[in-house]
Amino acid sequence: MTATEIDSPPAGTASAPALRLEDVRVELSGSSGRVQILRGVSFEVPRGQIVALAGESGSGKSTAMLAAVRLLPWGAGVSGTIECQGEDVRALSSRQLRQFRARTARVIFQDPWSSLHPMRSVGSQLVESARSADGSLSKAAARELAVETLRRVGIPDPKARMDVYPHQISGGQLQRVMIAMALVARPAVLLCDEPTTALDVTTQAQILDLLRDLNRSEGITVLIATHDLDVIAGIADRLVVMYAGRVVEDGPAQQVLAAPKHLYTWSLLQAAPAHQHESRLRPIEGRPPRSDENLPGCAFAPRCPGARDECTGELPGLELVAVGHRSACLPVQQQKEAQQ
Ligand SMILES: Nc1ncnc2c1ncn2[C@@H]1O[C@H](COP(=O)(O)OP(=O)(O)OP(=O)(O)O)[C@@H](O)[C@H]1O
Repeated sequence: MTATEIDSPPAGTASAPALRLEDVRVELSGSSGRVQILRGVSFEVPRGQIVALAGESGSGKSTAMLAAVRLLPWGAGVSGTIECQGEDVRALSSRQLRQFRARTARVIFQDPWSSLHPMRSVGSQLVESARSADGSLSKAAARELAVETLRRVGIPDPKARMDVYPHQISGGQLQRVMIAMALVARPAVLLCDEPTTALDVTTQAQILDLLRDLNRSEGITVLIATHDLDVIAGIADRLVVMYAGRVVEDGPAQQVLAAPKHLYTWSLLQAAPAHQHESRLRPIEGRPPRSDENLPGCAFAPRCPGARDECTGELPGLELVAVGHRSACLPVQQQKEAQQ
């Protein structure tokens, strides 16, 4: 079975995934002209789950996330299907798109300054975020919701914190405020782009716990992009691994981490401190291909410890290798066929 043959409930039904990308291709203008950044990306984020989008820097995680909410730079060429909570995202009018971004899908970026205004108090920004999602909220009700949300994300003395300016609080607290900015809108889906990369290990763990908690208690669907597999090991339900603008493996997180079915995922795990079983980390040698390099076969083949001749000539499709687990690795697929 290939990616395109996976049966999904129709968009708009309650059981349709929170987010679905099907054969999404993105082209951007680079210094050497137009380059293909996403090369046919397909994956789903089931409702109420936490899905991690993993891969080295440059694999296309942020681009996939930005495409999902139509935040790509002007002039980007996009094709394929993008559905969120049953809505065809690519077909939304400007007005519908504003509403969609205000209340359905909220993005949390790594850099707090991309979402917070430095010259406005935390409280006024939270109130605005709440009211942009729900126009019927009075200022007083929005303020109450903002205080409650700050409390919810673990900000001490939230009433007093409403009046501070972003530069007056620490990095960890700022990240919590960013999450609060998204949460006051009561979104169905949270898209988090490397939300903890800039934080120390303890704060990182607290923020991830918070995301897990919000997911469990309020049923919020979470898509979290990270280059660090250790970060998501404890919280993700599913793991989607990207390399060079494509999904190379996709499956239940614990299953993928325990028994990866792509040699790229395996290599990433060898380089991840908490997952390698030997005393020495083995970083992946070489570098990912540039966006303007067009390799005919598997893009990981030049760096792959198990590559065969055919890996460089033939692009493997995503095939089911176990229940709910897909991989695009020829050696793994051939081994499976040999066992059948
Ligand atoms: N505006 C742009 N114009 C041209 N190329 C871009 C642009 N934005 C990103 N790219 C390129 O697209 C590729 C994918 O970038 P993207 O940021 O999506 O990857 P990523 O996996 O999120 O990496 P990171 O973890 O470093 O953010 C990279 O090679 C990057 O250089």
